[in-house]
Amino acid sequence: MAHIRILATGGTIASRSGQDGASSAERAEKLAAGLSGRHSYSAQDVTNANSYQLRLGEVRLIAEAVHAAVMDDGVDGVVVTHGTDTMEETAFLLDLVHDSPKPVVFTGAQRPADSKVADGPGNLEDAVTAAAAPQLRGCGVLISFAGEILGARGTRKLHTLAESPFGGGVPVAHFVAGTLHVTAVPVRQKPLPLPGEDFDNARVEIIECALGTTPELFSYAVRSGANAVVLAGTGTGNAGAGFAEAVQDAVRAGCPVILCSRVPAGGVVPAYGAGGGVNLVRAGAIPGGDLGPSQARMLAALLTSLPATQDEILQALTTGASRGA
Ligand SMILES: NC(=O)C[C@H](N)C(=O)O
Repeated sequence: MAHIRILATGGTIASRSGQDGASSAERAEKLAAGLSGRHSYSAQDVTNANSYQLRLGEVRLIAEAVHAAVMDDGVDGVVVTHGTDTMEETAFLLDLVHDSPKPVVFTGAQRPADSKVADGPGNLEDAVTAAAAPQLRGCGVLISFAGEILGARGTRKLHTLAESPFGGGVPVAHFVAGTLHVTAVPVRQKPLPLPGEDFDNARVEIIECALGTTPELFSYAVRSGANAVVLAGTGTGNAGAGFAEAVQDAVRAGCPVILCSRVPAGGVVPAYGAGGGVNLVRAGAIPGGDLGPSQARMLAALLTSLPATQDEILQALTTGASRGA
C-alpha cells in the first residue's frame, strides 16, 4: 500500500453551490474521506480558493508544500486538488521545479462537490491511483481528469464545461475500467530552482494579437515595469503593424519578450515576414515553442524572479521554451 499526500487548494472539486455562485468550501480531509482506501493518505489544506483568484504567492506555497511532501520518505506520491481554470499554470510551474521521481498528480472537477453527479470523487480516486503507480515515477507533474492523464507541459483547458476539459499535453496514461494504462513518458527538462519570495511579485503580462491590434498595450506593459511580456501572436506567431519595432524597444529596455501563438496547437514557427514571426524574432522575441501563453508566462515569472543576469535569464527562457532541451 502506497502513502499519498493530498494537498487541497480549492476549486470546483471543493465547491458548494450558493445563491452567489459556487465557491470553494470543502477542506482536504472532507474531500479525501470518500476514497476507497486502497492507499493510505495524509491530507493537508494549502489554500482554499477558486483557481481564478489564486496569486503567484499561493502558487509558491503550493510548490513548497509539494516539495516538502516529496522530500518526506514516508510519501510515495502527491495529489494536488485545484480549480481547473488555472490548473495548467500551477501544474506547469510545479513541473518546471519538480526534482524527484515521485509522481505529482493534479486533479479537480467540473461539477461542484454538492452536485448529484459530482465528478470530483472519481477524479480524486484516479489521481491517487496515478500518484501511487510505480509506472508513473519519473514522469514529472501530471494532470489527471476524467480518466485521462496528461503531462503538465503543453496541457491547456480547452473547453469551459466538458467533463474532460484538458488537452494539448503528452497523453501519458488513461484508465480503462479502473486499470491504468501508460502510453507515453514525457521528456523532462533539468529542474529549475524553487520559486523564492520575489516570484510573488513577478509581473509578466500576456498581450494577445487579433486582426488590427495595435502595439499600444504591449508598449504600455513594458513602460509600466513588466518583468517580461508574452506576445500571443496570430497563427504561427505573427503580429500586425508596429509590433516588431515595439518588441525591439522592449528588448533594448531589458524586458524579455516571449513569442507564443493564440492558436491552441502547433506551436510557434517563425515563417512570415512583414511583421510576422521572422521579424519579431529578429527584433529579439524568444520563440515560445509549443508553450501556450499562460505557461510561457509562468516560465518567465519564475526565471525573471531568480537571481540571475539578463543574459542568463534570456538563455534560460530560450532553453525552457524549447521542448526537451
Ligand atoms: N472547474 C473549476 O474548478 C473551475 C473553477 N472556476 C476554478 O478554477 O476554481
